[in-house]
Amino acid sequence: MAASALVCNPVDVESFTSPVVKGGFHKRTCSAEGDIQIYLATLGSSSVLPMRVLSSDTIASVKLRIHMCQGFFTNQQRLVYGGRELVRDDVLIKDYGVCNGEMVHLVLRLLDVIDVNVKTVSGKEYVFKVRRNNRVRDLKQRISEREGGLALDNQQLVFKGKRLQDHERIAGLHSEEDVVIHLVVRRTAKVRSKSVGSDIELTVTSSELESVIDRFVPRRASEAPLAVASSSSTLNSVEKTPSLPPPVYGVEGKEQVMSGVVYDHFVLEPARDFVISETPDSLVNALRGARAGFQEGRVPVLSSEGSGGTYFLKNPEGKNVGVFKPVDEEPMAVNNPRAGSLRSASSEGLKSGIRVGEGAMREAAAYILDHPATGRIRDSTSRNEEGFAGVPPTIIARASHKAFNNSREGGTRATKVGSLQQFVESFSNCEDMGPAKFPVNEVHKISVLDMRLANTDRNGGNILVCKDDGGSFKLVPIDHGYCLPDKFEDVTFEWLYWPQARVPFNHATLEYISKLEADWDISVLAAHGLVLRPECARVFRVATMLLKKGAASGLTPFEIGSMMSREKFDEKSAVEIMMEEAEAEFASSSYISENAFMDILSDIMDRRMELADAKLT
Ligand SMILES: Nc1ncnc2c1ncn2[C@@H]1O[C@H](COP(=O)(O)OP(=O)(O)OP(=O)(O)O)[C@@H](O)[C@H]1O
Repeated sequence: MAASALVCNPVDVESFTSPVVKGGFHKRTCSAEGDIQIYLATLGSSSVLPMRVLSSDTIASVKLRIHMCQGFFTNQQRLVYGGRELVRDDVLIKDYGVCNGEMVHLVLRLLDVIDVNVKTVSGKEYVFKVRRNNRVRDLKQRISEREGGLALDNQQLVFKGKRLQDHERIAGLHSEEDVVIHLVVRRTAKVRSKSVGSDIELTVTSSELESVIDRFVPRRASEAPLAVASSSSTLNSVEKTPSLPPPVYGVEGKEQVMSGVVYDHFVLEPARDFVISETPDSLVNALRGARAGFQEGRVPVLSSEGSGGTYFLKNPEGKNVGVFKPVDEEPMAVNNPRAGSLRSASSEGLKSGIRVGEGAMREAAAYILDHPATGRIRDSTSRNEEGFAGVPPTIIARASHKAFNNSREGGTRATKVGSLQQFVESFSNCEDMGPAKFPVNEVHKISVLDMRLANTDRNGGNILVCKDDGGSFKLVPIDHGYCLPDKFEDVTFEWLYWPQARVPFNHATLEYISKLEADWDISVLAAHGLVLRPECARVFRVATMLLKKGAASGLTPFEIGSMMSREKFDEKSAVEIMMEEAEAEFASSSYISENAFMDILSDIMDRRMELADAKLT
């Protein structure tokens, strides 16, 4: 496409009379051929950009144009029209009903990248773009590339007078201002030992060790005994060594006077319906840590990524332990903290089939439904067992803190309800890595979860990448606020086109799938106070049925997932067609129960599976 087709002149929002955006874009058709003039409103900015696109442009090519014009990478962009996200990149913008003169909102998923300035003693300065969850060692690697292969062990990085350890995360530097790190190059040090009486004295000879850390290290540290030359002990002694207050759990925090400091009022506790005896110890400890962090004045930090209010809760040492997502700060909800955020014209949120404010309960539901590999429901004795897909432990919690967004209440601090999830240390996510190295089972476990829950938001950014004890990649699924929808329309799976999805399930996975029972799961959710709307319960039953029948027929995750997800925006998926058929048959029958509907659908699905089988053989 020609870049010249693009016009990007910011115009003042006041002088621009925007046509009213009407909902229900999928019902509208646009006959426009050739150019379409749209207006792009970026959340968080007061300007509106007129932009000319072609009727033959797909959502992907529109995003590319925005990238060329605005510099935002395509995977950072979410386009919203008529209150709904334009989820399918391969669909033409005109097929979404976007016509001349319409307003399209651009929601940016800000990548978690910050600028880090590195200054060397000799006066050189570098600026590196670094992801917040990168470690100091990663930064050293980047420096090494710029500094002609300078060995990592010869680099000493110092921030605000403190030596940084290799395992520390860049995110931990928490600087309001620019992050400026000083690089000290340590030439190869020689270690010599000498017998002194019955002891051995070690000495380190370093030709150069000069820098801002001199105040912790004797100037010209050469020939200094190791106990002195190793400045880390000195540094530790000036660092804050907080002691954990005795655990307070499930009790409302009052104004506290600790060490003479008055701390603000806060609340952090599990919501009433949650059974603490069934909550894994790791999450109970995270909750305790976060409470202690609140007491020590650690402020929840709003994630720089994502479109909703996602807060990282910290323990007294400043380490992330929990992730809190308040219901009233979800995308399109009243207190969404992202500047200029959208409001929903209907009750629906960014994805079809999910209402605004339903995200938190879905986050908790995904954890509850992620039964351990045994297939058993977690109880007080098995509460510490990890789920088959490894959804991080999640509960519904109540919390109040001045750091949360209460602008709708004029700043009055409200006690919010939201999901509280255990924070997971990771080194990347699937958006930043190709899938080639992911073990098949890791991909399959996520495919099983997504298909059961008819997930409408499985993009690569919502799968964290960690390493297990043996060093293999481990995938951790997060962000389940858009699962369990009331229709299949927006179901999409990032993993569908990964090679692992075309490998048949192994025996253990087949056994796990065979034990799944949607009705039982629905009652387990209800026992936790999470009651699905009847339409959502139906979609969940249908999704579980399709997964079970597909797996039993030997279909791969790709084959089953393809039946659940639309290939083209305006063409219904196989499961939607089967549901329509069943609904028609049900309506003309004398049956009234949901079970009867499911029986009708089961027969239709069996016929479909037989057809698929016949095609395969
Ligand atoms: N349990 C967790 N452990 C570690 N990091 C997490 C966890 N949950 C969320 N995050 C981080 O917080 C960021 C924002 O979270 P999340 O994607 O769930 O928010 P969101 O507003 O729902 O996002 P989106 O706009 O993608 O739907 C994620 O990109 C991830 O880096």
